[in-house]
Amino acid sequence: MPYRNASFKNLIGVPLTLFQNSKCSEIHVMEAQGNSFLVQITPFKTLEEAFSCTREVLENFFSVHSRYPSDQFVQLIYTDETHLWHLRFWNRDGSSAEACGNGTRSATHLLSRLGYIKSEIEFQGPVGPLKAYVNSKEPHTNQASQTITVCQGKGRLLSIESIKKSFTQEMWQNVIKEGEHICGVDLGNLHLIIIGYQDPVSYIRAYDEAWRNLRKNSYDSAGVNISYVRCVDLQKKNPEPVLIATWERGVGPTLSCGSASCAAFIVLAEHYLLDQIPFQFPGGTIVVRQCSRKKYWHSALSSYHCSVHLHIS
Ligand SMILES: N[C@@H](CCC[C@H](N)C(=O)O)C(=O)O
Repeated sequence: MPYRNASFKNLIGVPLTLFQNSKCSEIHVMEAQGNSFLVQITPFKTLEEAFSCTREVLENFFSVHSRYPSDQFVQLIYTDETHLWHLRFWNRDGSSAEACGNGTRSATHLLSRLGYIKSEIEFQGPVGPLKAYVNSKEPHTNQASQTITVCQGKGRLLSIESIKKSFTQEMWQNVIKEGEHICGVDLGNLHLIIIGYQDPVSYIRAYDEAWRNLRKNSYDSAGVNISYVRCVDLQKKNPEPVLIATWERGVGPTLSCGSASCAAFIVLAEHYLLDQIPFQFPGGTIVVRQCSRKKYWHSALSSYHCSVHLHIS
């Protein structure tokens, strides 16, 4: 592994007989714009060994989750074989996610806090490389909070027809109302962006109710993350932050979503010449800008909460 000079100031030992077959001994609880993440760092010799993460391991994760409720489980895997950091994400319902912007920021912050990285990193994400860096020029180890920037990778606008296929007619009718602009975006994970004049939080709350009635409380969804963006005039000189709320695949209504903020930027950039946009989620602000052709960066704060020490027998 790369250099490490970590010392945990806030370490709290919670005895849990978990991950008996796993090499991990700690799970780190991180927070980003109201989203919470359980992050596990696991060193392995080979990639094959690393990706033999079984259902049993995930079930153990969900026992930690009952004590520290979280939106996603993030697995940070370092292998001697590749000398690279691999990132994998699981939603609260156990489904795996191809992208997770806030989780990537939390993972970057954790590695810098523990002294594994200096300021920049390129992860091997589920669908390709993910670049990230720590914004501050100050020393990074042991920092409880850090602003982190992540390149979410390439985004692609989808036709309504292709994203509509994911929904049944009944579900689609619950999503779309007259007079709203809708667009699909593929960022590794799928997003439906709705732009209209309603309050985004109320919209997502109503959508969630309708969805749960239709799907008997399941969050498996149509494989799509759904965000409602409040329409604003972005041509104004100093536009206000754009209000947004997201219903996350595998989670439900969420306090923020990094990949959704990039998806919303992509849709808005179709209509406006944009430099950057601050997106105001119920859990905090995420700033998005376009870095190069079809690649999007998002910046926001990540906070370390605590580490749960696991007993391995
Ligand atoms: N909160 C995440 C998105 C997580 C993945 C999503 N639920 C999915 O399954 O696609 C983010 O910050 O991007």
